[in-house]
Amino acid sequence: MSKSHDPWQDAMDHAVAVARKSGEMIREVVQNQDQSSLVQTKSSAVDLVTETDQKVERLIIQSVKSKFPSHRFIGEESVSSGEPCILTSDPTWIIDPIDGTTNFVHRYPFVGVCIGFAVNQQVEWGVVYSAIEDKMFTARRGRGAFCNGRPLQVSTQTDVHRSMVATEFGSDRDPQVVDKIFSSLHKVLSLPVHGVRGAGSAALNMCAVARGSVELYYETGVHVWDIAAASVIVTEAGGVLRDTTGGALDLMSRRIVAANNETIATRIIAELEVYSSERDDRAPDCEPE
Ligand SMILES: O=P(O)(O)O[C@H]1[C@H](O)[C@@H](O)[C@H](O)[C@@H](O)[C@@H]1O
Ligand SMILES: [Mg+2]
Repeated sequence: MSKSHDPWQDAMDHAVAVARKSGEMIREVVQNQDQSSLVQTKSSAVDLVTETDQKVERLIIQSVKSKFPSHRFIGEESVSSGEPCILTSDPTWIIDPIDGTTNFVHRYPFVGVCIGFAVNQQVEWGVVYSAIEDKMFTARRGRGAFCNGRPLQVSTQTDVHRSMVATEFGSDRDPQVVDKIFSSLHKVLSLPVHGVRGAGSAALNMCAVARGSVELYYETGVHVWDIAAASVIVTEAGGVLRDTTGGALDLMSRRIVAANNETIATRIIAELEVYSSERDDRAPDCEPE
């Protein structure tokens, strides 16, 4: 069969297939109730990683390397093992094998297999597979956003007092960071808004914005692999992306606001404490002099 004239579509089709296969692996582990084995920690005692995260990421990367040998990767567990986290202009797969690892360990049913694809440092398409719900969220830049093939559209709500907001408590337990998280949460809740929710997965919170059930999601401390795939799902569903400072989203900054429109985004951003975590693309720690 001749190669399609649209190589990025071939890559996206492969991503959907391998995300679905990864989801089957995740469901099997959850159903066998052995996902709590081999739980390790990373940046903090509550930043978890399991053998399944690592197996899923290896499955995805090895399958891509065989079909697209010249492409690059940014994978959560590869970076955690020392791979660089640098987005060049080359075609790059940005992978979070299990977004919501803590949910996975606790059998809380919101885990997303996230595969984003960037060319010239712009996300071309994104796939987020909510494995336990069996919901495949997809979007291709300029061609719309879908869930299991049905078009997605953000909420039309412009009144912040009638909005639902999502955020997360993250995995940083530094008392000063916890204070900033609760300061923002206090201001947002007191607007008031209808409610605050958190799926336990940045990507699934963003998909909730895309499908119109949440008006805005914000968080500081996320990583590029948490948000890259879902970023194009939000914008192709008609949503907007911002930094918590109000500026343009910077995928490596570890700060994000995903909203249904500029009105809601501006109103909530005015309430947020702006603080920073180390950038994802920071230079590796220099050896001591
Ligand atoms: O589950 P992972 O891939 O580690 O990502 C989550 C992160 O661990 C949490 O700290 C964040 O609050 C979530 O938004 C991420 O989805
Ligand atoms: Mg993640």
